[in-house]
Amino acid sequence: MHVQLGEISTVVVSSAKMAKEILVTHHPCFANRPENLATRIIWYEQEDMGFSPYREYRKQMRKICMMELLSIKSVRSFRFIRQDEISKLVESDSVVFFCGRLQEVHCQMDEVLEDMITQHKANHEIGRKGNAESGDKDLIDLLLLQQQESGINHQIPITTRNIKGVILDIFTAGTDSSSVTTEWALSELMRHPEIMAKAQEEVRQGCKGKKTIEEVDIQNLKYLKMVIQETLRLHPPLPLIPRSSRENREVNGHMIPEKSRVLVNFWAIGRDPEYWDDPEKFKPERFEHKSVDYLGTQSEYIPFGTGKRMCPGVTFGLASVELFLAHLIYHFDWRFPNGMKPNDLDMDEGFGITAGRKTSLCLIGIPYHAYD
Ligand code: HEM
Repeated sequence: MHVQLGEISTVVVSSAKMAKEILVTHHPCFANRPENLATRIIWYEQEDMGFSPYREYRKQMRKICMMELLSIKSVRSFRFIRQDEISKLVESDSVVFFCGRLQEVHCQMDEVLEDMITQHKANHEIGRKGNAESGDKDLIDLLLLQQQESGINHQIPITTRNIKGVILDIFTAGTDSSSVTTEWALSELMRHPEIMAKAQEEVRQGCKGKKTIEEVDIQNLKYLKMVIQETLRLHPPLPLIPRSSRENREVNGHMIPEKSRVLVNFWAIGRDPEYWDDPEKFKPERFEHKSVDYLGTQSEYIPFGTGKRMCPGVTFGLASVELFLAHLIYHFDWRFPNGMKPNDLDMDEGFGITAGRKTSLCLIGIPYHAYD
């Protein structure tokens, strides 16, 4: 589908076959991200990783992120932080909100990032002067280390703006997508009490007697994983995968001009009756005999995108959602307030970078002491 949005030629791709053409066959022609005011102001003139144009700097930064920050080994090494944060969450109420004008938001975030970097540099200095270094390295330590090695290991120097951009990528792309997915999964479980009962039974039996669920316990929770797979099919947090064309390109007989905005509509692909039986129904069992590798090899299932620009945070994202959801249904029985029924729950998406719920999910959590 072609839509002319003012001066911007926009192509929306809503079939698995065409998605493969755009994201794989004709990569790298469609490897750029669309530019706009928000990406320029907030993401340091796109000097980050997620929005930077497809050129040498981006390849280098992605390689560093994949090897040093988001590799299976790094994701595992941060498991204590995840568990600690989730334990704090199940013990407290928390509300997070974000608003405001672009420049104002940018300045506030920049100040926070600058403070974090200065603090880390000061800690390195103390470490160098002979005092003991405290604990393991976190994401900022790893990025600063890569910066020090610029010129030795990397062709393109890594600037402090690049580091800030990448931290911002990880905060924004990494936190919202995971929390949105967890919220949709809990919403679907509330709409389907029989599925909630099955998932809860699996978690409570599998982790019986434990005060805290650990990531190793998650490996055996097959049904929970299917619930998440089905949630990502029906409610991908990034329903429109944004790309932009770097040159004129003919794809399946259609000429797509240079600098067109190309949106791969995974929301529609995930509901395409050509691939999905009873597509609108939330049915985790459909994944019982369908192997999912999340690498985009089946173009009808690409919640993390595919090709060279696919999400580098798959392992991190899944680890967070699995642990978070498992804790929520292990430690609490959930009820609707005010006599609400499962079918009364509004399942519309709201407007935003990620497609979260239009209305907040308000539930009553009744603590369940599975470990007494
Ligand atoms: C449920 C969780 C998540 C989902 C569903 C998700 C989905 C996606 C999708 C669809 C894309 C676009 C891919 C493409 O253009 O082909 C993307 C890009 C990206 N994601 Fe994720 N993501 C998740 C979690 C994370 C996490 C935890 C991180 C980092 C810690 C992360 C970092 C990024 C970055 C940096 C990009 C841009 C990559 C690039 O342009 O090279 N994501 N994600």
